[in-house]
Amino acid sequence: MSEQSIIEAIGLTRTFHLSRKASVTALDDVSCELRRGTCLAVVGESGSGKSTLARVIVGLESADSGSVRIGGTEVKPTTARSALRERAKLVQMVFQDPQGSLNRSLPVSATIDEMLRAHRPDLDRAGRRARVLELFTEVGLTERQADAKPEALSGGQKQRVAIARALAAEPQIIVLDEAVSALDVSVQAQVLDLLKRLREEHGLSYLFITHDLSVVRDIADDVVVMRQGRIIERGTVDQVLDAPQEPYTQLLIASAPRPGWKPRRGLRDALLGT
Ligand SMILES: Nc1ncnc2c1ncn2[C@@H]1O[C@H](COP(=O)(O)OP(=O)(O)OP(=O)(O)O)[C@@H](O)[C@H]1O
Repeated sequence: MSEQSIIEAIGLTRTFHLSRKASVTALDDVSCELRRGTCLAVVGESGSGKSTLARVIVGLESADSGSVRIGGTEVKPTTARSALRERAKLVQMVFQDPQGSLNRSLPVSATIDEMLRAHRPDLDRAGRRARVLELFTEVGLTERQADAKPEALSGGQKQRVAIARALAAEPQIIVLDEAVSALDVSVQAQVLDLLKRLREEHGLSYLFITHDLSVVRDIADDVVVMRQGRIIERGTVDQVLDAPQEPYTQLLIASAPRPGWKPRRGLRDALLGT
């Protein structure tokens, strides 16, 4: 593992057996590296294996073969509390739908407080409250919003709460799985700006799962392109988006919505097999 990589995945393979005869290989010999302090985007069509890669990397899913090293240590799926807590200090995940970590009947600050109870046993109740408010300020939310129920916040505000929750564990890496995909473009831009600022301030590294190439251009340094469980192209964002080598990547770029964009259905269907 090179000194500057914080995540190294080597030869990951994962097949799901759907029935006695049917199976799907979500990961087929996938290797990739996240350089410390950078953002690696994982792009590809729906079903190409992006989320499975993220889940295997954070240890939520097991691989059939291959290995993952985070910060130089090999990680394996576990249900042991202490190991999960250690892992959570290294790597946190933010999902597309922030609702999952919010309790409808409690103020949104409760989710952060819960995280602090797990990761900051040094803080008493008043200390946790102060830290909660600090984290809310960091993600651009107010004390009033901290004390609001989830239903009172917009999608973008809830995603900011999810980011604050991830930060509460003081991780080195955040894995973002389609974390801005459900947001309107202008809100998306604000959340991306927040993520860029937090990365600077905390020296974070991001693994950024997305199908949106404009988001890749905005936030990522490196990118891997997945198709049918394999990485078919990789490089810096400029290399891959400005001079794609693979027809599939060229097609993804040609199919990406932009002003005046018209879908090239025939070619797209032929290449993507849809
Ligand atoms: N738990 C599971 N059981 C069975 N099949 C699964 C499971 N998880 C993923 N798969 C299959 O593995 C393949 C890859 O799925 P994955 O969710 O990793 O793709 P993805 O690129 O993240 O797609 P999307 O962008 O739609 O989320 C798909 O064919 C999916 O149906």
